[in-house]
Amino acid sequence: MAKLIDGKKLAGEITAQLTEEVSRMKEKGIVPGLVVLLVGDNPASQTYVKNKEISAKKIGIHSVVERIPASITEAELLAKIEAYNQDETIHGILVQLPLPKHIDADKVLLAIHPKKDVDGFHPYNMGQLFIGSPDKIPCTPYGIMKMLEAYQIEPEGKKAVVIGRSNIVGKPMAQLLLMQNATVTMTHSRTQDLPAVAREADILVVAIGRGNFVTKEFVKPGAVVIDVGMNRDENGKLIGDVKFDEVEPVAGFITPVPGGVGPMTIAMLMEQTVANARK
Ligand SMILES: Nc1nc2c(c(=O)[nH]1)N[C@@H](CN(C=O)c1ccc(C(=O)N[C@@H](CCC(=O)O)C(=O)O)cc1)CN2
Repeated sequence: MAKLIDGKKLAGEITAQLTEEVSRMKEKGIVPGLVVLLVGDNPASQTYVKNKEISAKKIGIHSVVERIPASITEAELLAKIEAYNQDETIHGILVQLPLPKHIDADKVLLAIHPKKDVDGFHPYNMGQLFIGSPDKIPCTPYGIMKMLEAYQIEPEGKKAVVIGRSNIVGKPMAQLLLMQNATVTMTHSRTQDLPAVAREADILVVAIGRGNFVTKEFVKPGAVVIDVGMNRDENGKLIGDVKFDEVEPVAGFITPVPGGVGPMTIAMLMEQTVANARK
C-alpha cells in the first residue's frame, strides 16, 4: 500500500508557523494584508474563497474578501485592482478563477502589480519562474514541491510526468521539477498512449481535470502519485483525477482528495502573502 502524503496535516503545520511569525511581525507594527476578489457565484469558488478567508484570519492576516456580482464590467474590476495596487495595507491581491466569460482573465491578471501577485500568475512572475529566478510561484505547484520536500522525495535524476498543461498547474509544475533536475515529460489529452508514457514516471503529477482518469495502468509500481484533480462524481462526492482505490496498492506515495494538494494551495498563498509583508 502507498504511503499517504497528508497535505492537510502539512498545511496545518505551515499555518501554525505562519501564525507565530505574523504575531512577531505585529509586535513590530507590520500586519500582512490579503485581498481576494470573487466575481460571480460559482459554488466551488465560494468554498475555496471561504477557506482562504478562514486561513488568513487564523494566521492573523488582515483579510479582505470582495464578493462581486457577475454583472461587474471588466473596466470596473480593473479599477478595483488598481486601487488595491496602490493600497499600502495590502500585500497580496488574488482574483479567484474562473472569471465570468465577459471578463478577459489574462487582462485582469496582467493588471495585478507583480509584487502583489501572490498567486504567481502575472506574466512577469511566470517569466521569472521560467528563467529559473522565481519570486512568486503559482500556489498549487509550489505546494506540491513542499509536499515532496516534506516527505523527502528527491526529484533530482527522477523521471517526472505531468499530465495537464494549464498555465496555473501543469506548466509551472514541470518547470519546478526541472529546476530540481528531474527529467520531465509534459503530457495532455492528445498525448498518444498516455498510460504507457505515464508508466515511465517515478513522479506522476495529474492535473487533467477529469474524475478518476488515471487508473492503475498509468502507474509504475512504487511511483509517487500527486493528484491535483477536484471533480464531483454523479452523487456530488469530491473525487480526484486519480482512481484512488485502484492506484493506492500500486503506488509508493499518493495524495488523497480531499486533504492532499488543495490545503497546500491555500497554505502557499498565505506563505507568499506573509513573505511579501516581511520584505
Ligand atoms: N486565483 C486562483 N484561482 C484558482 C486557483 C488558484 O490557485 N488561484 N486554484 C483553484 C482553486 N483553489 C484555489 O483557489 C483551491 C481548490 C481546492 C482547495 C482545497 O482545499 N480543496 C479541499 C476540498 C474542498 C472541498 O471540500 O470542496 C481539499 O482538497 O482538501 C483549495 C484551493 C482554481 N482557481
